Order: sequence, then structure tokens, then C-alpha cells
Amino acid sequence: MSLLQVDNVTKTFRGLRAVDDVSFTVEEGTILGIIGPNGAGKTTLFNCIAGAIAPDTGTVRLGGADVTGAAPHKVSRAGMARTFQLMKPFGSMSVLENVAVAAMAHGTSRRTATGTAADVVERVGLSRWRDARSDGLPTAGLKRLELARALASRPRVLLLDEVLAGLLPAERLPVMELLETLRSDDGVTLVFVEHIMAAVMRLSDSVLVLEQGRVLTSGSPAEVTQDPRVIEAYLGEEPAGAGS
Ligand SMILES: Nc1ncnc2c1ncn2[C@@H]1O[C@H](COP(=O)(O)OP(=O)(O)OP(=O)(O)O)[C@@H](O)[C@H]1O
Repeated sequence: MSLLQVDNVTKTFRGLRAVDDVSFTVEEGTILGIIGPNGAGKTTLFNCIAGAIAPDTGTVRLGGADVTGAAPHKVSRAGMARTFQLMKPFGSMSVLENVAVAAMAHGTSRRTATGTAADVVERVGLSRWRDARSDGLPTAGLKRLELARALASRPRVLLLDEVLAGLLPAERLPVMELLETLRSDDGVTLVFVEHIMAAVMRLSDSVLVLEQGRVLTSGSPAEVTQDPRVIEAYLGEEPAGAGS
């Protein structure tokens, strides 16, 4: 049984099919990359999976349990966490406190949550900043904090929405390495939306390509990047965000 199973999910906004009959599965311990031109429906799909919005039709199953349309905290309790493109930490709180708040969301005691937060902060390489106000973090630090807040619930599946965007090329490599160890050492299953093709090629076991809300194709990174339909979908754009 696949850990994450998305069947025929559709979401329409005032007549616009932002996500149109999308189906895919993700096996435990694997990494799925989701790519597609701007407006292809990637974030809307994430929102449908993570419970931020309910799909009009279709189902989302996590470990066999139907979580379609469940509230985000229920989806989180079922074992799925996500990061947001727009990061909104509590600016006046420290890095550790921000992660502890996320860890407490499951009714965990303050003490346990603080312990979990300390572990996670170290895991994402923010130990040096743990007592700093989070609004003092540089972008790369904020990205790591966003990752840490998602990891605080100890998810089985982690949805990452452009976690590398805004990072300098030299800052991307350690984040990619971190994602790889989350999979290899912690067994976390990853689904990530990304425009930076080098990261998609390196990290993904399989890639799902969206265009205008629909699945254009899916397969190994090599297969999809050689697919003429994928090349066509990106014509007029920088090829899949190469380097940006
Ligand atoms: N809340 C909303 N109300 C109306 N239209 C929306 C809403 N959210 C998204 N859309 C529209 O749905 C389509 C898909 O948007 P979405 O943000 O999911 O795409 P995306 O692939 O994540 O784009 P990007 O790569 O630019 O982040 C777009 O046409 C967008 O304008």
C-alpha cells in the first residue's frame, strides 16, 4: 500500500480548474518532486492534500486512512506536515520557541515539546540561532526554521513548497543534503514542489509534471526532462527555473 494516495483530486476557483483530476501515489521512504510552470496548480494541490482547502472531488489517503478535506491539524496528527512558500514565524519569539509551539500543536506537554524542538533545531542546523529572535534570521535561516516547524510534529510525510527558493546557490546544497538525510536516516517520505531543476534531478525518485491543473506526465527525473511535452510546457519560460 502506498503511504500517500491521491485520487482524482479537482479544485475549481470560480470556473478555473486550478487542479484538474490529479492522481498519484507516493511510496514510503521515497521522494516525489512536483514541477510545472507558474500557475500550474502545485500549491493548490498541496493545499488540497494538507487540508488547507477541501478538494471539490477526489480523495486523499495517508497510510490508508481517508484524510480528504480534514482540517490541517487533523492531517498533521495523521502524520503529514507541510512548509509554506510564505514563511510566517512568530517574529518576537526565539527559534526554539517557534519550533516548540509547533511541537505543542499535538497536545504534547511543554517540556516534551521543548525537548523535541531542541532536537529538531539541531537537526536542521540552527543550533547557533536557537535563542535568537526569529525575525533576526537571514532567509536561509528562515527556510530552515520553516522546515524545523514542519518536522516538529515528527511527520511520516513532509510536503515542501519551494523550500530552496530565495536561497543562494551555495546555501541550497546543505538544505538538499538535509532533505536526503531526512529520508535516509529518519525514513521521512518527501513530496516537494520546486522550480530549481538541479534539485529536482538530484533529489527525486520520481517526478510529477503539472500543467494547467492536470498531470502532464510522470516518471523518473531523466524520463520527464527528456519528454517533449515537458520541454514544450516550459517553452517561453526559463527551463524549469534553471538556476533561479
Ligand atoms: N484562492 C484562490 N482563488 C482564486 N484563484 C486561485 C486561488 N488560488 C490559486 N488560484 C489560481 O489557481 C491557479 C493555480 O495556482 P497555484 O498557486 O496553485 O499554482 P502554482 O503552480 O503553485 O504556481 P506558482 O509556481 O506560481 O507558485 C492559478 O491560476 C491561480 O491564480
